[in-house]
Amino acid sequence: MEIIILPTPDDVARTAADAIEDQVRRGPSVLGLATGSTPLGTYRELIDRHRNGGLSFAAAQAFLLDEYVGLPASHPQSYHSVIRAEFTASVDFNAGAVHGLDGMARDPQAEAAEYEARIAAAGGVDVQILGIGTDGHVGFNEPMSSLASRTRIKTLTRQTRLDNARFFDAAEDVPDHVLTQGLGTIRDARHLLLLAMGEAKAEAVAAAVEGPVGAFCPASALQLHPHVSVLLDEAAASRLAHRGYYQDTFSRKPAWQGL
Ligand SMILES: N[C@@H]1[C@@H](O)[C@H](O)[C@@H](COP(=O)(O)O)O[C@@H]1O
Repeated sequence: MEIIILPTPDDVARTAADAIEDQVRRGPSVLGLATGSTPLGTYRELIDRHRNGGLSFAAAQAFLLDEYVGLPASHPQSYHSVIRAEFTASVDFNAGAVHGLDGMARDPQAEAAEYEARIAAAGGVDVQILGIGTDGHVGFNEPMSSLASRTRIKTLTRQTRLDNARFFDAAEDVPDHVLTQGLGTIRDARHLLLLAMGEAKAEAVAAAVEGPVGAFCPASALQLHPHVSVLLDEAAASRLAHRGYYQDTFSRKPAWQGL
């Protein structure tokens, strides 16, 4: 894991955008996109580079991490709609190049299996953007998710439903169930970018990065991956015990930019 501590959330967004741009400019790429507030700055930065810097997504495909069960793709809070509104409609992905799980699928397990097959047929994910929940979830893999899990239906915890209530009219409107890529699925991506900003994420970040690997902190499963970049602002890094070590070791130049 490379732990990169940056002064501000904008620096996190720009550094994540650098990693995505680097990948996309190399040729046809498969991106893993997350929803939630955390990657919004990165998406804004990529939109800006598309409009003003010639960055094109025409040869790229994208796969979303997760989706609420029971929300049609047209619902404004479905992750299909959110990613379209926040990112993909503002750049030049080809029609059909952005894939998401169908929250209305009559057979969610079949939908999950088909999604895994679609990711595999695309050649796997090159760079996966991830946020982290306050309880250490990634995607919607809540505490005690199997570290080997594949895409499947999950029940949200009360804490996650409360955390996400801000996007809905009322807390009761947050769906109970979701479809999510599993921790095993996420770990198949070739480069993981875990982003966290703000004090509210500091405890989860410390558990994920410095705690033991265990199902109670799903993000700790990322320690088993060969190429993870953890991009943090100062506040999200504030509970790390070994900040000096990370700052000496990883400086301000991420390894993907070469030595
Ligand atoms: N399913 C999403 C995750 O993909 C996201 O990373 C996390 C953090 O959300 P936020 O970035 O809004 O803090 O929770 C949500 O529930």
